[in-house]
Amino acid sequence: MVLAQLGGSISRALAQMSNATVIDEKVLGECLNEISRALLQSDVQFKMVRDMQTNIRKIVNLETLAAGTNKRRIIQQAVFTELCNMLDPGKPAFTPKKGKPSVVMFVGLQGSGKTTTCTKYAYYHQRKGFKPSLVCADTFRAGAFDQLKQNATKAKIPFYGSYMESDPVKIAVEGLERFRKENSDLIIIDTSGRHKQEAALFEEMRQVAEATKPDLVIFVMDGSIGQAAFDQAQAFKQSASVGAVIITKLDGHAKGGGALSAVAATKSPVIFIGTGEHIDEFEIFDVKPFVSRLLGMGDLSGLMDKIQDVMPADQQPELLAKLAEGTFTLRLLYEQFQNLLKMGPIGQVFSMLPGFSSELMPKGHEKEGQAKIKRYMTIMDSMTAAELDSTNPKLMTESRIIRIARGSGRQIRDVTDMLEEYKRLAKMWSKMKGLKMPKNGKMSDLSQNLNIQQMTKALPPQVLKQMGGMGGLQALMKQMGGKDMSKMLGGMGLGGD
Ligand SMILES: Nc1nc2c(ncn2[C@@H]2O[C@H](COP(=O)(O)OP(=O)(O)OP(=O)(O)O)[C@@H](O)[C@H]2O)c(=O)[nH]1
Repeated sequence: MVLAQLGGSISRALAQMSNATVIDEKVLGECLNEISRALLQSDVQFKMVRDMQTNIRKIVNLETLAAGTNKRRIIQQAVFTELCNMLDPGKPAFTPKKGKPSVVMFVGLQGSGKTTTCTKYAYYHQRKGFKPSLVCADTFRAGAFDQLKQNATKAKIPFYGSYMESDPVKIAVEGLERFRKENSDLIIIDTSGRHKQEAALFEEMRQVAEATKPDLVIFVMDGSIGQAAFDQAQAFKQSASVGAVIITKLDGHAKGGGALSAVAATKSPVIFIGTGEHIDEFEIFDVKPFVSRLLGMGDLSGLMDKIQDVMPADQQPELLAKLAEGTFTLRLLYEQFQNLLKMGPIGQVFSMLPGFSSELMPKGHEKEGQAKIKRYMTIMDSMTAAELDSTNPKLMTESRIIRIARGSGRQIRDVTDMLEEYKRLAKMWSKMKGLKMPKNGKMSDLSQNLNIQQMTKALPPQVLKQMGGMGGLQALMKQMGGKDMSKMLGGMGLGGD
């Protein structure tokens, strides 16, 4: 996604500034101009970019900063804060609660990805334990009901619609009644789109909203529409009480700056982004982790969410117990690899690791990384249980290595490469020995028990350096909230490529 380029440009501008021996007005000015250029090229509205420049100038007053203060850090922090402010309208969106009936209505132009996004949203909540349902009140586009029906059937989500009825309000009301009776706690209404903003669309939207009284209206916007984003979002906001935004197609050539503009125009937060056509190519959108990721600082909370998603809760205490003992076996590595492959595209996972931006893991390399993991797993498939569970490095004799290579149809070098990689990770994990277990054994609660020294020791040196050393790590943790220390833990084991 082109957003990675924006992040890359901003990070480069900050890095260039850091290289300067003295940070004076000229250096700061050049850095801010570079950042502004990158934002404008990413379709962020001109006024927003100008405001951001002004705000940073207000925060970073070089003359009044005492000698010895870390100007670079202050500027970096100001850029981070300003980018967050641009994306944060200051009030959270309505969030549905399990077991409490909510109605969510989707609006957007035709082709924005509205119908697809309705199903993604339903599916996301279904996996969190909700009982969602879908109502197709899009009577304008022939085929819309079929599309929703197909998607909903695949995801096993109840749906309602009609081939005959042409009144969207009637369908919406009937759907609502049906699913209320069926105790659905999240009724999602898909409304019609039009090719462009026009009065008929807005009137229809208003009528459906009046009849269904949604708790939340979500505006779906195609992330690739560029500078038009602000006006489009504003037009929708004026006609419906938009409470949240979802930006789609951020996997393609979208520059993504439209997301920033949509927030400004609707004064509503972006809650999810669509990153592909598939039902699970849908990510929760949190401002701070997103900006961190944009700037190559990692998104540890997203990573942990993914780990939590793929790792069964009952396996977490077991993994932690083994780590606390300092035993990182090949079997444990195998299980980690399995989880990693379940997490989806490797590039996405990498961009969540501190020090890695998705730019550092270009598309071509994703395949390589994934293939390497699969290769390692094939090799491990040819190992005996004793080999997988051993912590004795001497066990892997030459004859065993030759046998494993033959059994897996790989070269001896491949096997030794894999063992080297394992040793590197085992060494890293061994530094976590003595970790105090959270009482409930859950990874997400491990955080309180980790200390910064343990973390610094365990992080690969180059990653720590990119994060700005111990100070950077501390700042990052503070920013992300203490609870995210555990996410770092998950990330480290997976970052070993
Ligand atoms: N690459 C990519 N494609 C997407 C994404 N979201 C939706 N699409 C695709 O965009 C196209 C339009 O999506 P729809 O869901 O049919 O659009 P819509 O806004 O509901 O259109 P109407 O029902 O006509 O208003 C489809 O081909 C989707 O597969 C996304 O996040 N990434």
